[in-house]
Amino acid sequence: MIAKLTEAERAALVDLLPNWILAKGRDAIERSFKFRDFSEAFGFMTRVALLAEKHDHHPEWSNVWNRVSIALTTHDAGGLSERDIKLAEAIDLIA
Ligand SMILES: C[C@H](O)[C@H](O)[C@H]1CNC2=NC(N)=NC(=O)C2=N1
Repeated sequence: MIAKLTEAERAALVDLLPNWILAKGRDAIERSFKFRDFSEAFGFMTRVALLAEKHDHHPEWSNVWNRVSIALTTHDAGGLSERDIKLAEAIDLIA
């Protein structure tokens, strides 16, 4: 079982991950991306997929042509955990 984020860790998220927002109605963080076209969007998704495998942590996401929406939450914890922060930081580096 993975520990959920503490209140202090949660409060630090705004500064730690300024590009991500807390989801409404569930314990997750979200970020949306817009690319020039589908090819760029899917190329990004491919890189994120490889990252996710490396982290053994996987996004909930959707793609519509040049847009990609990502939600991160830890199913094994029933909410946000350190794993979501780590993956979000890694995604930010390749975005
Ligand atoms: C067995 C495997 O390590 C687990 O199922 C991993 C895989 N990827 C995961 N991804 C996410 N988002 N949450 C999890 O709890 C999770 N668990």
